Amino acid sequence: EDCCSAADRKTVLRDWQSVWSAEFTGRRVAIGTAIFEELFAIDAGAKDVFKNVAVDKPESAEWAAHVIRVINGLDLAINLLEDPRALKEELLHLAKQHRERDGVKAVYFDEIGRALLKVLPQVSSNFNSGAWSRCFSRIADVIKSDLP
Ligand code: HEM
Repeated sequence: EDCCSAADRKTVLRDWQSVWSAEFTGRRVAIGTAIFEELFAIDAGAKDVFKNVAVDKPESAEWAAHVIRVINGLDLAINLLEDPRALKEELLHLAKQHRERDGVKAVYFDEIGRALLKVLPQVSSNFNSGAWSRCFSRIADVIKSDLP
């Protein structure tokens, strides 16, 4: 009866999740880094706003942590697409966070939209660019609405 007790199951589940979340995190950093590299290729000026998060040290844990925050923010928004009220709350929160940062311009969101469209089809099979673009616009339009 001692085998695979409730406590064991809890531990196993936790360990199992950590295996995959570690894997997932690596993928998030890699894909997120590629998206930012693409953004900076489109508009090198966008780099300036990320000085506080070690944009000039793309191998650093600090830059990786920033990339993860952005990808997680996007992930949350995408997962809220079916819940418009909660989505609006999340997007207003993101809008405020970006308004508070000096130098962030609305056009950067159009540019990261182009970067996403370049990278995501390379890492996802049968990526539907039309559907993506329409939903990304719905997300980005709110975040950038009060930006210069
Ligand atoms: C849909 C795309 C984007 C999402 C979901 C997103 C999300 C986020 C999130 C969640 C944070 C962390 C906020 C915090 O903890 O304070 C953040 C920070 C930031 N974002 Fe974005 N972001 C996006 C696009 C952009 C773009 C295009 C720019 C400008 C080129 C930008 C500029 C910044 C800056 C400057 C920070 C603060 C970095 C720091 O901590 O110093 N973001 N973003």
